[in-house]
Amino acid sequence: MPAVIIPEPPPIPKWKRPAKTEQELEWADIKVIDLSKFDQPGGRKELAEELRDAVHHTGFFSVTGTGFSQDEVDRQYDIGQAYFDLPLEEKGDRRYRCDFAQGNYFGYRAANEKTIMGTDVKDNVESVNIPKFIPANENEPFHPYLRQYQPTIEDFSRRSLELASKIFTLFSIILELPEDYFSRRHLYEDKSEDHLRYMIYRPRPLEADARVENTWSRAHTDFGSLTLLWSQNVAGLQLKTPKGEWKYVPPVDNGIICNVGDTLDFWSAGYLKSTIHRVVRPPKDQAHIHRLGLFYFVRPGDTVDIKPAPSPLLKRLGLIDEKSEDAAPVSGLEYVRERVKNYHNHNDYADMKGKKFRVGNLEIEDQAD
Ligand SMILES: O=C(O)CCC(=O)C(=O)O
Ligand SMILES: [Fe+2]
Repeated sequence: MPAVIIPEPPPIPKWKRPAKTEQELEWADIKVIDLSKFDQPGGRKELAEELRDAVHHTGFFSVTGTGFSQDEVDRQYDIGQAYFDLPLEEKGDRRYRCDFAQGNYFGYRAANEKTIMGTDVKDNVESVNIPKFIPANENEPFHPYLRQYQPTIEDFSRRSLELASKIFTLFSIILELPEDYFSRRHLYEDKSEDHLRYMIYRPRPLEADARVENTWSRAHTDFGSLTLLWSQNVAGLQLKTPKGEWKYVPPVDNGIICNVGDTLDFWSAGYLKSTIHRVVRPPKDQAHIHRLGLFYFVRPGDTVDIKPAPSPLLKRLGLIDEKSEDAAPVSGLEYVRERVKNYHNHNDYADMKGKKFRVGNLEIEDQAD
């Protein structure tokens, strides 16, 4: 039998990590958790205790000791950058775009197609969302350019959820639930709207930014369960503190910034906090940079019910009662698709301050600042 020859993917330029800002900014206090302790005796319990305050109060924290080397992470940036450097006709091929009318976020989202905040200033974000590598996703958009690098991307995608799974274990311990309570609702082999994402913000002229209050991504909470955001040096991401102040999320070398999304907030009756955040024009010394980001968005499994978990802690705190368990559940897929439609299926990313909407019995306030 002739040997199967797998072609080498085309070589691509090395992406260069931008330097940190020298500007004095108001940084948020971000807890750093060393996940290399996870498998040591007593390690999980210790980590869960270290994490408790951070997830309860700010919903943002960072992890190190993740098992991803800097080279592996940078390789993902190389691939993302190379893809975004393709001509729009190629990267934006209709067959591989997000279908927002269906609330389907897999595939490519182009910049400059929507105006923002009721002005004629255009949205400056491009992204590509890569579905999990499971048979059920075979027909979901995955651009052939990216497919050339599938072994590297697939490995990264699988390991991202393995990492998230450790964090879910810590959340389960915090809530006194069986350790696998959340991880089994987020299995790689089960269909869900999870995606690995490359995302790039293109700088806009100062005057254009001024007309939209320097907004690059409007204030929001994340739709899914957990977001992994590989730490990056271009300042711009801000979270809203419990006191209502906007603070910059600081870079954490070799770390991943994690934030709790709305589904975990629902499951924990608000104990695990899904925090409002936004992205603004970077400081002067970084304002010219095309800000490339790398993420893994964990969504609930399609068939998983979203309703408060039977946590002894939440019961003691009076956050749930017997009735909570009888609540009519909303499924993961129904919920996520509705969120994506509500957010993206418009010609304008309007100012959504104070607007609420419902999916089943879940009340969502997309922008609450
Ligand atoms: O670009 C960032 O740093 C954060 C983006 C973000 O919040 C999101 O895409 O949900
Ligand atoms: Fe977000």
